[in-house]
Amino acid sequence: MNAPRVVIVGAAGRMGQALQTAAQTLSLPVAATLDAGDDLAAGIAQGDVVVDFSFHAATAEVVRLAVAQKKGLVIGTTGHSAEAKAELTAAAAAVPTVWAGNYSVGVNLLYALTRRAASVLGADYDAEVVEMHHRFKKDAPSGTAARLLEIILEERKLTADALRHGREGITGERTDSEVGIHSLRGGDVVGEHTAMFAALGERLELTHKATDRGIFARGALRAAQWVVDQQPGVYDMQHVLGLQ
Ligand SMILES: NC(=O)C1=CN([C@@H]2O[C@H](COP(=O)(O)OP(=O)(O)OC[C@H]3O[C@@H](n4cnc5c(N)ncnc54)[C@H](OP(=O)(O)O)[C@@H]3O)[C@@H](O)[C@H]2O)C=CC1
Ligand SMILES: O=C(O)C1=N[C@H](C(=O)O)C[C@H](O)C1
Repeated sequence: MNAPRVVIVGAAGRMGQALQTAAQTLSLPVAATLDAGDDLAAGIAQGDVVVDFSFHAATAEVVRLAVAQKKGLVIGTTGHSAEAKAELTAAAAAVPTVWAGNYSVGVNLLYALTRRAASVLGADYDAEVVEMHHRFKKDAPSGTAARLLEIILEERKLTADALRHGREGITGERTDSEVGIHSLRGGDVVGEHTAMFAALGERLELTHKATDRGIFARGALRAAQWVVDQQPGVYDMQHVLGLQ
């Protein structure tokens, strides 16, 4: 296929702007730029693949329209509940879809390193995740942190009941069947994530720092170019990068 025509939803936002710049750099045609109040159906009809970086509450309608019009989908929004994410994933599977909480190559390697660390280090090493983002971010914990936590829980054979979202008051001593998550917000931080494994005598920290949203935008557009050649189903960035 020639370069796919991209429809950007959330185009006026921070990521929407970064996507438009990246599309220009990559010579990818942008067929429509859409925001709240625009005619999404008409805009989506103009393109081959829809790239959604709008707002978690908007994604259901974007998925509905992409499926109705048989368009490829790249979903970047975060902040969905587990139930909403399951419903959206089932619906999006009708068309070729990539859905990732983070489109940077570095974070996708961080996922693999975190899985390995959680597996090798075992329950003697207390696992905590710390993330920091700009003051404008609307959801917490970040989608990236949520994925890091899923990986640690999977490797430790724990359920979501093990998660401790911050700590306050007389919490008692830490047990080895809990995993902490701490969300910092401030200034213009693009996105920072640390998976920490602390034992008696040593601590391993795996940290990723994004300094430019272009890294997410270029990854999402790479996913857009990849997804238009795939069978219907929901993929993640590991598939796009050939890591799975
Ligand atoms: N997966 C990844 O790699 C990354 C994911 N993200 C995620 O992307 C999303 C956007 O982030 P960011 O760009 O910083 O946010 P912004 O708030 O800067 O941008 C969101 C844009 O979406 C628009 N919007 C809101 N509701 C709708 C709607 N119903 N239909 C169409 N457009 C709508 C907003 O318009 P208005 O302002 O008028 O409401 C705004 O222009 C977040 O969920 C964020 O977590 C961010 C970075 C990387
Ligand atoms: O909202 C953001 O800015 C970001 N959101 C994503 C997330 O929630 O993980 C990815 C990145 O860290 C920036």
